[in-house]
Amino acid sequence: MTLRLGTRGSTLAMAQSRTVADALTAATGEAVEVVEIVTAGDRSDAPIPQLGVGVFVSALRDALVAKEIDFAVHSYKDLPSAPADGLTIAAVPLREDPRDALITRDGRQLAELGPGTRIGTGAARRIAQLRGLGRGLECLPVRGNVDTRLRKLADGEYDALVLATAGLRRIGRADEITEVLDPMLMLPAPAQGALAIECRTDAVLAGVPTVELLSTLDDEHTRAAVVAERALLATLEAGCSAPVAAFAVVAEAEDGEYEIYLRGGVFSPDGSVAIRLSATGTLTDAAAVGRRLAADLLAEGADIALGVPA
Ligand SMILES: NCc1[nH]cc(CCC(=O)O)c1CC(=O)O
Repeated sequence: MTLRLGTRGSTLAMAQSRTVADALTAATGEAVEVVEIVTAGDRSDAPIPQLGVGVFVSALRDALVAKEIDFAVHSYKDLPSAPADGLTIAAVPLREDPRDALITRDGRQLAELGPGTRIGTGAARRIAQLRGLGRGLECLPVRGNVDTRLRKLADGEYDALVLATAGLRRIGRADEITEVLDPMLMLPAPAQGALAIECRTDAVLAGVPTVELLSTLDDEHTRAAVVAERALLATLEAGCSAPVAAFAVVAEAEDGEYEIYLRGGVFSPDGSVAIRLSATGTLTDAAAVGRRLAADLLAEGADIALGVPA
């Protein structure tokens, strides 16, 4: 039997899908066929906020529901926080590096960049944190796949880019990174660096529930970290629409049990307000840790951050 894996066709999506396909074949012995699905996000050059959340996801979910594919591989951070009817995240594989990376044309590090440096990034979360440094950095919108962005940097359209380390590693271009940014300075997007493997909840392949087949790829610690980060995002989306960042690490505590350390941030678009807080909890409590930290952020004024004009 051949399992049909649905993915976007970008270099990054293809690279991560091939890795998943190989891992699944190694774990189950089943062949995997990679099926490219064109999403609205791939068809348009409009800014993402204009296209709306889920532009990279809806077409893949439609293909799942229509049974054109057996499972989909998504960049987890591109998934809307609302779950899809009849679909489930069957596996969250071991995460790549969740941190953001700076790439500059002349090799200067973040601390060396002066006023007027043109940084290509359209992400409100990155823009707010870069502005918040108070260095007069100029953020310019940039669209396109990771490889397209790197070409625009090389062409001189920008002096620097901020991109996810994970994406650069997956397409084999991590050697171009100037500086991996410390999460204390640049807090990443919830679920950055993680993949979501989604299927129909009730699907069965060769007599085995698809969820069970795919669960061989699940990494318990990555899933707990992502659950905490996404619970924070979902809770804040209800109460505030400022840019949100979250970063969780799972580590062994002194008593030998694993614990989640979650750090979250909410920023005003102009970077003048930044609220960052941390929380800790057990793995089974991952969602509650995220919700509790979101409530703490709201209590510290996360919704006020939104009221500050860009
Ligand atoms: N929004 C686009 C997107 N979705 C996932 C990644 C990177 C890889 C990942 O986080 O898994 C990127 C590009 C980027 O932010 O640099």
